[in-house]
Amino acid sequence: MPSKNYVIIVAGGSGTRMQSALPKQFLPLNGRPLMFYTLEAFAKSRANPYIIVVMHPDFHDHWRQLCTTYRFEMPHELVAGGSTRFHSVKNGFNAIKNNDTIIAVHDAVRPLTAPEAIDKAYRYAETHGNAVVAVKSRDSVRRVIGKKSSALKREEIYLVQTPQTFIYNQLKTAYEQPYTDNFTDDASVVEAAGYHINLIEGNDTNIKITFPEDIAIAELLLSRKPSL
Ligand SMILES: Nc1ccn([C@@H]2O[C@H](COP(=O)(O)OP(=O)(O)OP(=O)(O)O)[C@@H](O)[C@H]2O)c(=O)n1
Ligand SMILES: C[C@](O)(CO)[C@H](O)COP(=O)(O)O
Repeated sequence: MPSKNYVIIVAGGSGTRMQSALPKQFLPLNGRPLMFYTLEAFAKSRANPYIIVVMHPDFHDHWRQLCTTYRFEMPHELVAGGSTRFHSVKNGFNAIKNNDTIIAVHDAVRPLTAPEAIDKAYRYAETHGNAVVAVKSRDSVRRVIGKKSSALKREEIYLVQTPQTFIYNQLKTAYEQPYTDNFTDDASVVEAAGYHINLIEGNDTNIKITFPEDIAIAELLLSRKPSL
């Protein structure tokens, strides 16, 4: 695949819900820092993108030290994180100087993404402008407004993951918009800029490490690889 593929791996969060002293992206999974698995998934993909890692400057030295200690030599560019995920993605995007590119945005804390899913996202975005990985809800879904809850049609509900992959111009236009609290992911930013969002089927095992119990779940899933 062409070297016009990029990935912005956002690792600028503080992990408040994890309640650990060290932000969750640096915590070990089966003895190795969680983020190593995330970068490796992209390096193993046929898309083989140029990797940009976005991280708060206070942690750059810590990250470099981890790479040295574990002899982690995967090439990547380190960029300063921002105050929200939106601002971190924007900083990562501003590091890209080539506009003939396809750019995946991915949470550093999704270490279990299958390389095949990554390739599918780049391929689909190249022909359709964007591709956002999502999974069907496995449970019945209800909407709660005030004290009233009502059933939603489950087949209309998708849970959105990353990677979220876009051609350069879509991300550029989208991230020129002023920030609002409604921007929870890249799809919401790109949609607000007027683009149609394409969902592609993902995998339930592509979990985001958010709460303490997610570490044990991810370790179990990792031990079952490559059957993910
Ligand atoms: N200012 C920020 C905030 C979040 N992120 C990244 O965006 C992803 C979103 O996952 P999330 O679970 O929301 O991460 P945190 O913001 O760290 O977690 P929390 O909301 O619990 O504080 C993570 O990889 C996180 O590092 C980022 O790059 N810059
Ligand atoms: C981008 C994301 O991972 C898609 O599921 C998610 O929106 C991040 O949300 P969070 O509230 O920052 O965990």
